[in-house]
Amino acid sequence: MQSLLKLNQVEAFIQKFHILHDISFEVPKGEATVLLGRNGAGKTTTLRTIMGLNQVSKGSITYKGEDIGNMNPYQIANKGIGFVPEDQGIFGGLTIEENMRVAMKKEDEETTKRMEWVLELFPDLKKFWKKASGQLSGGQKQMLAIARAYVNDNDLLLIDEPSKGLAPIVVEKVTESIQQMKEQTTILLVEQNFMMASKIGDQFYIIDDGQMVHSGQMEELKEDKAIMKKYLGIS
Ligand SMILES: Nc1ncnc2c1ncn2[C@@H]1O[C@H](COP(=O)(O)OP(=O)(O)OP(=O)(O)O)[C@@H](O)[C@H]1O
Repeated sequence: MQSLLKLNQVEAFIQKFHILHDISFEVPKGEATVLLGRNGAGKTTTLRTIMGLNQVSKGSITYKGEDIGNMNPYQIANKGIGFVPEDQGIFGGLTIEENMRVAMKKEDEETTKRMEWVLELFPDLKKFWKKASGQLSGGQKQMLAIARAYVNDNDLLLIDEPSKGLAPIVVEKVTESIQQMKEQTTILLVEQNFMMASKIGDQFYIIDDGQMVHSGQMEELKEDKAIMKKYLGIS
């Protein structure tokens, strides 16, 4: 399987703190890859480093064979990588419609089709189209954040902990939607909710204390109780 994104021995600092140590992994095209690990392991930092929000101090990040390490975030976004940050990053004072229009890089036929598809996937967004986004439920905000990243012609979506703060029933709904989205695009998901991670992921990588400690096919991880307990605290 062809890799869309490849990290090779990436090191990154936040201020003087050395956060990522020798991180290497690949995201195959057309699949969903999940980054797992405890709180503070370095998952968000990995996504932010891919997006150019943290500097790569050593190693390389290649997207479609091109070195994107240390490009500016807007250049990386323009290469076709969409980012759904942990705090969603939507504009609470704008309506759903306005949030979507602000995010759109084009208003061509293809973008319109993608918009129609994503509104079918998240009917609540259509229903509350003119509502201020700050008044939406947590689940609806998350749906808006994902829809915004999807509406552009991105080949890769980085999604940071979409289950965070959501009720279990809403997590199930968002999981089903991301499963459908997976048919259309490649996904790199950071997720601590194992139900969501295991339903969406084809392969996984576990980060612990800024280092890659384990990887494999998601189907294998479900059977590996020792690894789940050691790195994810799941017994
Ligand atoms: N701005 C910052 N200044 C200093 N240290 C930071 C900063 N942001 C993150 N860190 C540290 O970097 C490490 C990795 O954090 P990161 O947010 O990447 O972890 P994570 O795996 O995404 O955790 P979580 O699941 O809790 O979001 C942590 O030890 C964290 O305290």
